Amino acid sequence: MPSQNSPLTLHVKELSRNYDQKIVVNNVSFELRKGEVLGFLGPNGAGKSTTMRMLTGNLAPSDGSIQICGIDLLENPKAAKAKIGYLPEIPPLYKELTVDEYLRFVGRLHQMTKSALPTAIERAKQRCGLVDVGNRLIGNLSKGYQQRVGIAQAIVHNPDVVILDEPTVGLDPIQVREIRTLIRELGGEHSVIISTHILPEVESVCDRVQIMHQGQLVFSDSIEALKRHMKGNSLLIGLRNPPEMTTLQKITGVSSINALPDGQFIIHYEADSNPSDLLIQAASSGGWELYLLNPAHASLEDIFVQLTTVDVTPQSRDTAP
Ligand SMILES: Nc1ncnc2c1ncn2[C@@H]1O[C@H](COP(=O)(O)OP(=O)(O)OP(=O)(O)O)[C@@H](O)[C@H]1O
Repeated sequence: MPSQNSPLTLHVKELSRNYDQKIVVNNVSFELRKGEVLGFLGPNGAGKSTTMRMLTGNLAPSDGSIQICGIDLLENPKAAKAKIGYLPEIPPLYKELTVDEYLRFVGRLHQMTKSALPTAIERAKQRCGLVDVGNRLIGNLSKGYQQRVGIAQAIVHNPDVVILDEPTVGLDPIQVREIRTLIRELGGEHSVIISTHILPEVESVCDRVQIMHQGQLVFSDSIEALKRHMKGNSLLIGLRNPPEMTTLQKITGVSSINALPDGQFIIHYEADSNPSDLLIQAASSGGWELYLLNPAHASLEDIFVQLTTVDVTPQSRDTAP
């Protein structure tokens, strides 16, 4: 797990995207540090692919800014894009080329010099377990190996940030395990964002998770924080008239808080210091109008469903894909 002192590789600030009148990504801000693997979750149509396409410079934002290793993607797209590797949902493979030919082609697209290419290709193949199939036609490889080629093309130019959109979809369980191990290894050197629907994948691969719903980020925290939810050292509370987060944080026993829509909060607490009684007292004396207080004994799936079934928009709108 990278520390807070690891360099920042991605800084996304107040990013939004509209299609006609419809806001599909709404004021999203987050950061990524070197070595970190970030899982990007959300139901269909939440806005994950749209966000990823903006991060990779394939779609212009309606608002907001994106900095890759301190370079502004909108002001200096060429330099910023050189620091990103992208595996889209449908890998852009040329099946009639061999693995080596294809990686050479992709390297040239990334403006790599002829002299730098052989070492870079060898390195990408080594990292992705492709050393023995360099001369094979991509079309003749198994789906798992084709996915490795997809990842190799995303890292051949040694980018700082690697973005993988649903990298294990359609693979068999053994291939899934291999690709997850590979992603974990990539995280040591690069920063990685993976978009996925598969909740156990997030647990096994990611350091941090972000959940998107109706274009907004509704959860952003470490896997440890997620696991705390699952262990149950957490309370779900609802307040009609909530105070500042700092006031909640001062209550004895509270270790951290996630704010949810509708005045709801997940309150994490240290083992053996359940702050329920203190919360009830504080809510009563502070006029916070407590309407919900439940232990959060949730599975990852429960948490996901809880966060992505509330309407987070001021007025309901069509989010059908
Ligand atoms: N080119 C477009 N024109 C209009 N609406 C679009 C366009 N592309 C995406 N959308 C809409 O934007 C919303 C977000 O889509 P997006 O593909 O980003 O979601 P997602 O979270 O990646 O979903 P999935 O998991 O199904 O890939 C959806 O409601 C979709 O219909």
